[in-house]
Amino acid sequence: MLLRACLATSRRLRSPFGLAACAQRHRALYATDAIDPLSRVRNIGIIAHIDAGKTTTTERMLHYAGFTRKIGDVDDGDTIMDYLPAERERGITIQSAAITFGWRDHQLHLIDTPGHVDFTVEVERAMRVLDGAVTIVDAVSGVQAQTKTVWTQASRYQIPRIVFVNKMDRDGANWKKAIRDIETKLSVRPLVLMIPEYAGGERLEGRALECWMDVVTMERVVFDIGKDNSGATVWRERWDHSAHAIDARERLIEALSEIDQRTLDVFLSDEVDGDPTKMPAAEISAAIRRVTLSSLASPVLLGASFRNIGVQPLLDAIIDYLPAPTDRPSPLAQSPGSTPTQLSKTDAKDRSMQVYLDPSSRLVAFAFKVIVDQQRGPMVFVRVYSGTLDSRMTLVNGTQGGVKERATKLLQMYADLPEEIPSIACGHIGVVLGLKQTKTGDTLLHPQHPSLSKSSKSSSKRHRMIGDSAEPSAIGLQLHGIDVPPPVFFCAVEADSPQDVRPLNEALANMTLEDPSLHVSQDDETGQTLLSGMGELHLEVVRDRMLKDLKINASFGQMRVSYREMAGLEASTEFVYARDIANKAVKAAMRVTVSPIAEGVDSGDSDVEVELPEPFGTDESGGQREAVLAAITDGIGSALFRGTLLGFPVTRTAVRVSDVQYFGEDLSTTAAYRACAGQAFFQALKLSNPVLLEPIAKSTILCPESHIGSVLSDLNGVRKGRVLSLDDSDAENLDSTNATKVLVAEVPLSTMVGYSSSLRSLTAGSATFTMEVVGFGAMAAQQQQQVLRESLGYE
Ligand SMILES: Nc1nc2c(ncn2[C@@H]2O[C@H](COP(=O)(O)OP(=O)(O)OP(=O)(O)O)[C@@H](O)[C@H]2O)c(=O)[nH]1
Repeated sequence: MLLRACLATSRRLRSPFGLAACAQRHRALYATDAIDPLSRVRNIGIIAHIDAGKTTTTERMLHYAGFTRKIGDVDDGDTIMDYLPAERERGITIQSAAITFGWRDHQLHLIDTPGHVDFTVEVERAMRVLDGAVTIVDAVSGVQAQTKTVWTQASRYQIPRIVFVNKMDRDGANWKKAIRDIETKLSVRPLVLMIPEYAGGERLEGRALECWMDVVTMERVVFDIGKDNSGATVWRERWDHSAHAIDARERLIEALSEIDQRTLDVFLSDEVDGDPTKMPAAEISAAIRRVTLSSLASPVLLGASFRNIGVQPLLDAIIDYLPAPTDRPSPLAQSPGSTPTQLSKTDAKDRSMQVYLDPSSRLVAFAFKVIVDQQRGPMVFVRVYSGTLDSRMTLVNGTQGGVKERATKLLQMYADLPEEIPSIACGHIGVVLGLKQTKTGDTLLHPQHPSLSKSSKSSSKRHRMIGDSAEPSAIGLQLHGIDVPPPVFFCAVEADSPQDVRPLNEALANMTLEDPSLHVSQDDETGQTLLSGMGELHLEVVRDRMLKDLKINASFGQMRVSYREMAGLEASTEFVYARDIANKAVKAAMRVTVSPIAEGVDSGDSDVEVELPEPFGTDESGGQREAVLAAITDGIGSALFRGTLLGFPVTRTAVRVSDVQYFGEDLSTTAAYRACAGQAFFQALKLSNPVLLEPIAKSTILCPESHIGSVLSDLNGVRKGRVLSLDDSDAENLDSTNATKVLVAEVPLSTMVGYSSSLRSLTAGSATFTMEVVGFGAMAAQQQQQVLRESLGYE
């Protein structure tokens, strides 16, 4: 507790243990049942815009926790967390890395996430299993585009957050402006817990950088950043109540009182009598924890990680204010077939479908990441939600149709360094070896989990018809999966010789298992293998990994944007399907009508409405009729992946199925209805005069005023962009003769291929940009013809 620190008048804290001692200390601490072990666990993520300082801050945390003897440096390429060669080469985080370490008798599982929008799925899967997060904001740039995106992602999972305003040593740093930004752009109440000692408090250097005021404990905090110390020593001393520090305490109490009645009551009590210096630190600290856990406010700390300033108080705040697993609501469960976003009323009543966050109940674990290691095979990262996962335990993968898997070994990961452990306890994160079929987003259950006995009965009833789907259907309790945005860039990949085909296919299979945002498909007409992903950088990193790290001999085609297709007009077709399947005559018939859904930029792949007929025929074999409807939905669902123009997924299209004919149990199989629905849909779509939709990106460009003219004319001209806003950057600018402008524009993504090098040459390397796909929009007829001609190889 911060309060403990407050009791000592003057004290010296020194990081006490080395790497081996640190691991030993963990084991000793968690082997004992003397304290509630769950309350001493923090599952935390670090999230922010690219280059805000996530990895730099994490490396300091590891050093101060005694985990590393030397601080890893992003710029020297020797960090613990960015261990992939591509990460060290580029100086950016590409995949989220997990590490476990101790701080103040607590165990932290920390995930450092990438800041680039192309790797957004890494942030998404980390959010899915985290209990709290630290958001890093650059003190010069304030809240940037990707900070807002990851903040919104965290809000979706209702994750309590602390904000760390980093880079206070840089020219133009302005923490007061950063705090205004947090309030206005992130729409959260900031609770400022530490301020620079001197009243100005903007850019800090020398002694000013070392001395801070802890607003909660009323202590002066001094970081020893002498050459040999790396900031590992922190002094805390009683402060001499300066006016601006008292003012900051009053503002903190005021902010808390507005949301927390107890704070107001104590502040107005006889003992405190409205005097901020008399308010007990314990009361303030407890109130901060309450409002942070309810996500009504976020504590804000300041520092400069690179200069070894402010990281220990951040670690303290993680322990003091972010939730333990037991402080979080039970994760959402879904029964097979229900929508993933909500727990249906029946499920809520059904005790077998609840997750208890209880070490003594049956195991429920969630697989949030898979890494294929050449020696160890698939390494499945899991978070255990209830029960305990023991090594050599048999697990049921409910998402993959109840397939049984055996855990051969369990590991605790220290970035890329594993340590074998006997079990993963409730509330913890760890790695399971030996699982062959588990994928990202799967739920793993104890073989006797109560939800399994129930759903196996109902699933056997559903599987009565001949030729039913070979796809595994989910059984038992299912935790909410991971949302993966649709791919927007693709390129062809080809093995250099027949001997290279197998290694290429194996590498592709492993990489798609690891990365759910990477897709491999086959172009039916050319036979080419197509690789699609989230952006140019994403595919470039995949290509480099294949060629440089895995030494695959393959050639990669040009990067191109991935389009969508939609119905042009209303069109209808009646389709009869009659074939022999496995020496048995089968038959199905139906009418399928397609029509376009309103214009505008939509958000992706989900905009398809399918209207099915009411169950038909007599009630006698109602179960079979239901299965027919399920097969039709399945058939149309699969057909939606490939449009009729260029084979891109279909969106913004309404599909109506009617006049379904039933030919009796002997002829009517689900396989026939599935195939009939798919082919009828394909024919109707072809008749509808379909149109292509192209991905539209929102780009934010930060550019000095002297170059804005050329950037604007390039955007409006060859890139066919539409400027949404052009403002002065509100980041502090030292050069008033050349202020920084912020240009936001909507641009067809296809025109932005290779934009980073064009922008570099337009602005002599002085501008930066971020880009995010916001949806898909219609193209002019002439442009569509051009794309079709190019894609079909006529030009
Ligand atoms: N001046 C200054 N530079 C810093 C500070 N913290 C980080 N940096 C620098 O900022 C750059 C980016 O730091 P990273 O830690 O890689 O940032 P990141 O947020 O992890 O970046 P991505 O993971 O690629 O999104 C590096 O050159 C760091 O040395 C700081 O406190 N002050």
